[in-house]
Amino acid sequence: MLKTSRLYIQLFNKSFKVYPKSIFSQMTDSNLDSVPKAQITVLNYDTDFDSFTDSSTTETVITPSRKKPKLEKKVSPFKLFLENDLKSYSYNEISMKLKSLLNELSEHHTDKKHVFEQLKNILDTNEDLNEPIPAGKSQYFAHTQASSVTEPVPAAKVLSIASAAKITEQDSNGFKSPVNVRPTKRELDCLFSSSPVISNVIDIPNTNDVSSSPIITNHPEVPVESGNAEPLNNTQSSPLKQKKPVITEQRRQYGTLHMATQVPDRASPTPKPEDSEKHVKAITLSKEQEIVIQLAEMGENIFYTGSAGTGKSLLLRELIKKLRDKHPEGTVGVTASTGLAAYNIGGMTINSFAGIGLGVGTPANIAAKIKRLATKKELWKDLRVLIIDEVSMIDGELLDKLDVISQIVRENKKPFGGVQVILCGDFYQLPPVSKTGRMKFAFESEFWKNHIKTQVLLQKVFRQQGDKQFLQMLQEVRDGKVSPSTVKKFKALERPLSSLGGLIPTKLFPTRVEVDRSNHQMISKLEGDGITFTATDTGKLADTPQGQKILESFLAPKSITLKIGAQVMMIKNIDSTLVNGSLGNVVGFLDKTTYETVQSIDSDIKKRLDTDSSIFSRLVTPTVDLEDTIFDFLAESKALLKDSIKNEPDSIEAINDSDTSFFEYEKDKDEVDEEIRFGSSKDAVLKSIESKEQLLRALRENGDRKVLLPLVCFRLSNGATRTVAVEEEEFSVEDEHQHVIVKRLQIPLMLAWALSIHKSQGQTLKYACVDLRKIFENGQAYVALSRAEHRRGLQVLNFDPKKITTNPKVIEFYKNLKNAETSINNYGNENKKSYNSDVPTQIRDIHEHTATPERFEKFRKPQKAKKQNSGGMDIMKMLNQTRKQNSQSDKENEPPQETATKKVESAQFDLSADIMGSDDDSPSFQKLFENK
Ligand SMILES: Nc1ncnc2c1ncn2[C@@H]1O[C@H](COP(=O)(O)OP(=O)(O)OP(=O)(O)O)[C@@H](O)[C@H]1O
Repeated sequence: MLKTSRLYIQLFNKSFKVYPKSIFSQMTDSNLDSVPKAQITVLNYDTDFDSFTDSSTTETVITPSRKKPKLEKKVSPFKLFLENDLKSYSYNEISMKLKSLLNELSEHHTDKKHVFEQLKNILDTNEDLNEPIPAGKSQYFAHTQASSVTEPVPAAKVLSIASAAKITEQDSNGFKSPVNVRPTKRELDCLFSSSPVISNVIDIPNTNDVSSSPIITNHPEVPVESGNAEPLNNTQSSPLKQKKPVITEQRRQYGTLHMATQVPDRASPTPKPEDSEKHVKAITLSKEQEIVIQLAEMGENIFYTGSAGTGKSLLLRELIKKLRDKHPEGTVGVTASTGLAAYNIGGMTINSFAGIGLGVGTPANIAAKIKRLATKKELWKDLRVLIIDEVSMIDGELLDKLDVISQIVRENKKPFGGVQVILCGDFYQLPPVSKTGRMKFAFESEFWKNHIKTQVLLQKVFRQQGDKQFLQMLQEVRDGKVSPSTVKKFKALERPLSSLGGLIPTKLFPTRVEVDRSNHQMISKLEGDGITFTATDTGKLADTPQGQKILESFLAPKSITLKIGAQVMMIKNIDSTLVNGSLGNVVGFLDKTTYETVQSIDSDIKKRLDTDSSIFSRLVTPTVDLEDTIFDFLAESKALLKDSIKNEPDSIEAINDSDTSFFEYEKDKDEVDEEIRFGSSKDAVLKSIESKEQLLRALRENGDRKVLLPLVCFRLSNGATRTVAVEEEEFSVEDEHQHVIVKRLQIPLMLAWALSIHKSQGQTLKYACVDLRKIFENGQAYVALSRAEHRRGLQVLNFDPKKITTNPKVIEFYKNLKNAETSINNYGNENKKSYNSDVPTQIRDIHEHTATPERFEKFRKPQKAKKQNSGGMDIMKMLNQTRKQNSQSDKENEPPQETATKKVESAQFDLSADIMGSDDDSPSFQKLFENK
């Protein structure tokens, strides 16, 4: 009986082959004796009738050959192979995945579209989405791209079906202007594994008609295979010599797996560093998304919204890139209302970015505090654009407060102190948290009413594209009116989801108590006692009831017990990539000294350690075995060498032939003739090995096993991984005089198998269980349910239509929103009333006191290029007007920026002189004339 937790589909232009990983991995192994002969069901394509016939024929998929396995060439032109065992219990799933694949293929192979359609029809039979997903099967597949040749596609072309689904998603949108985007917002499905995640490395084949296919790499969604062969780093086992054959085998496997786009099953497998560089996904922005970018680039304040999954965050990431290219470094502030939402766009919470703490106190007090902090003051002064994502959770009062704070700190009385504000979010989702019960939506704020004139409603939903009926169901939840038939469909989703290959669904709960309970249940299921980290609390109020209350509200718990495999979330901004909201798995516990030693070794190794946590895992206590560690390090070293000299075939051969002596290197260094074996890479070899020796020696000497740190493999927002030992951090609250009133020292981690619905806002989940029993907030059910992409991966507990509510103010507000096209057509008119809207972006820079000569230089160039028109006088008029406005606003400002104003004046003069000789017909200037 084949044990299967993962399936692979190999796709040729004329056939699919689906088989479990256990077979697939052996296909590329040179020893095929042990390969089970797969029993396959064949669907024959009959060219004469242009149709498929089901055949009960069984065939052998693999033909062993001396060197490399070869897939048997079949005479029949089109075949679908479904492995018998799989067909018996996971047809639905296979068919869903294959259909995505087929959609993609249809796009690329239009001549064969009818064939793929036929295949889809076949797959359509028997599909019942409400059927429970049976236990023991996986939603994960791998497949190859279509090949235009009849030869089997090499293993290197395998990629995960999860990736394929994304390609399909993108292809089927059919929008223009592809842009390269780093992998999109974190998808939590694979993180919620009881075993550490493994990453897929994908190599898209260079087939002729799919050459423009987007490349997706490093999808760590693939679950770790359970029950695999001995792990590479079995630190409990045998002496060096005994291990040699195992390692050799594993190295071969490693090579194979690398080819086959997998990382071997190790304690904490992660992509190789060079692979993580390739994580690029091509996404095509939709027309409405592009319009938002255009509008934002015009320099006006803007709010854009849309249902869950309309790509607001994806668009925001693209917009951030554009704005950062356009503006000087450090002048585009990227923020969101919550830590996780901020993490999704690589930013910070608005509170921590702005330096306003909890935002308590008058704007004047907060501004005074900011002004005392040189870095924050500088940040505010330099700011040109402020982006706030998930704005539905920002209280209107806070937005107004920020407006005033910005004016005070920047000493500029214009709205928001002259900063362009870009707001994004969906008010049908969660509202601001209100402790007083007097919550005000951001759109009810004075700032919004007076200064947010461009408002765009995105209409195309991407997230649930694969399940249109679900999309319809969600729309009803959004509106707060769920029909009886939809209620029935939601009730049907109560069926359990199985644990897939060690994966468990992400659980979403309305309350923190439920989240904590669920997480504790999960950790208790992991083996071992775990290590408990207890916080140290200090501060003048720490022992008072008031202080205790504050401490209880901290995300950092008083005590947290972690075990290897635990799912954790970072709750503090550590640096630019490791931020509040980063998710990861504990892969071990490491003493501080060892960690520091590892950190101090040369950069090449360090880089590797950052991305390959398996190296760390060999050092972690309590099972650290130095001899084995040495051995594994050397094995690793060799892999490293192979990489470094892969362009020298002779050397590779030499290394391949050198197993024995290489592995004995540690023992008998002098006997090794690196010169002969490694040629020009000798230095690299020595350096690498010396570093390892150095490290091991240091470990022996300095290891302090008493103070352990959790070693966590985090998945970054760009899809790469980063492994760090997490040290304790300070969490504190200060009074208005900046005196610490309570302080907690604790590791900045919390368990994260279950998430609160509040924290899930902004996420996409492939595999989730939503419990709605305790929902208490408008939009809460909508947020939770709309995280899922498809009903197939969603379990819904306690669905009660009476609890699905929407705030009437939101409904009212949305009535007036316009789609992108209308918004851009209305652009000039809408913005006449708003701040600076009668002055084009570039001109506006002139009367900003932050304007620099470089900025003017940038500005002047395009004007010079356009010489042939009239309108110079109009420009002069406008400049005079601008000057007037400027001096008036300078008078209003406290205190006026005297020198800056002078600089601006002279720059204006240069500019006007320049324009006098030229005339301009650029759109922004035209608009200016129109608007006058
Ligand atoms: N132009 C596009 N082409 C293909 N896929 C897209 C596009 N825009 C967004 N997506 C995909 O749609 C999904 C949802 O996107 P995103 O999370 O940005 O939506 P959102 O509007 O921010 O959702 P929410 O309001 O729930 O946070 C993601 O998987 C994203 O990759």
